[in-house]
Amino acid sequence: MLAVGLMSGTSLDGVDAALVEISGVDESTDVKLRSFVTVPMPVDTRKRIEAACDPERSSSRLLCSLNFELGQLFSRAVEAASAAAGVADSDLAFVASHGQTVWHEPYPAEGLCAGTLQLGEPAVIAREHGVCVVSDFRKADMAAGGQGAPLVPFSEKILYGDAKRNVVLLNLGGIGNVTVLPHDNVSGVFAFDTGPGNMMIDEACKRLFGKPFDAGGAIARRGAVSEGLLDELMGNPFLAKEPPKSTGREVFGAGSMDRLLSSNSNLVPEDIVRTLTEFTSASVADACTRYVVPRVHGKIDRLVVGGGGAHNPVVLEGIARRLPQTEVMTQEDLGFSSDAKEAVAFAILGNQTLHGRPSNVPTATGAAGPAVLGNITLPPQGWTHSVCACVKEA
Ligand SMILES: Nc1ncnc2c1ncn2[C@@H]1O[C@H](COP(=O)(O)OP(=O)(O)OP(=O)(O)O)[C@@H](O)[C@H]1O
Ligand SMILES: CC(=O)N[C@H]1[C@@H]2OC[C@@H](O2)[C@@H](O)[C@@H]1O[C@H](C)C(=O)O
Repeated sequence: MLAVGLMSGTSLDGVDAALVEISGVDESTDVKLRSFVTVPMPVDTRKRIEAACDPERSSSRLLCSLNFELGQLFSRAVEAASAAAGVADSDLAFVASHGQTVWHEPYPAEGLCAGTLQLGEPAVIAREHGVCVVSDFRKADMAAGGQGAPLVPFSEKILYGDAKRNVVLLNLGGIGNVTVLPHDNVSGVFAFDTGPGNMMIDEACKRLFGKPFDAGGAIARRGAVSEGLLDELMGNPFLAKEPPKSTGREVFGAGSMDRLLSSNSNLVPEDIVRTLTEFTSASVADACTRYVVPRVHGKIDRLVVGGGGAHNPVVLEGIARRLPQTEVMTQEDLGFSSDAKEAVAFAILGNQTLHGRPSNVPTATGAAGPAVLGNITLPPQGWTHSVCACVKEA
């Protein structure tokens, strides 16, 4: 089957679309990347998402409108991935769309329920491309008492499990998250968020240099680490929480930067970016040493970095320096794509759902048990041949 996986992450830089050829299910899933595109996030849309994520500025009206606006943007991303692979809508079996997270609260404040909200109306994608859409993957896991995140581990277990090595997969998007694949126990996969990935670096670059991110770590290279600020950042209570745990913009977003910049006005801008870059490396290494090493009963043999942060060598060097026994490499070193990883993962999750099979990893999310993830939106013409084929197989 041909399918498109869509991911729009916490960085708000663009919508990733991976067109894949996929067959099989569960451990026998086979997936090949046919095309990968990132449709840039329009500046105004990004501003509306930021407003939607801010309790002071958000409104039901904004959320409602943004849901359909993002549905259209995701539709364009499907179009771009299909065009890049030379595939017609009629050849697509399904689209698996993560949506844009606007709020994710696994540890609710007093009087509130745990919940998660992703926008990007699947009915718009289903209508525009005449294709079945699987979306809203996180909720079934939360309904089972899980954190609704991370969900990528299922795909990682399938694609990267290694009987000889303890492998850790690190994704550096807005947030950093790891999946641990112990060599002797593939079912003992666990995963958790480590803290910020690029989120704080990006925010500092935007405010101090008017740039969306620190390309190649060039700004960090010119700066020096402020040990005082680094110590303070490493004192964040999230880092001391036992996994499973997940976090987001609510903890490491713009609010935290307001406080950080006002209390560190003595530092030059390059030093701030360098210290935040070091914070990403140090929080990843600390999470590995504190929570991973004891559970794999030995060293981490290999740490494979993916996500946009894999393009920042200063982050990678900081991790490698702190984990001298570990081979630190990128997805590209293994012949995969750092950028396409999450979009491909959602195509794999969508395939599971259409086969009626679960795809959360309860040891990663903390859910009470396996859950089939996502909602299915049928296209205007109803059941299509390829969706029927999956259901029949199931
Ligand atoms: N050449 C580069 N040099 C340094 N950093 C880069 C480069 N290219 C991308 N990045 C970083 O990667 C980020 C985008 O990463 P990615 O697309 O993996 O995030 P995301 O999917 O939005 O996030 P998440 O995984 O948290 O949902 C950019 O905002 C930037 O910080
Ligand atoms: C709620 C939400 O959107 N979480 C994202 C975010 O970005 C990274 C990290 O925080 C991870 O928990 C998750 O995404 C990936 C795709 C996941 O679920 O595995």
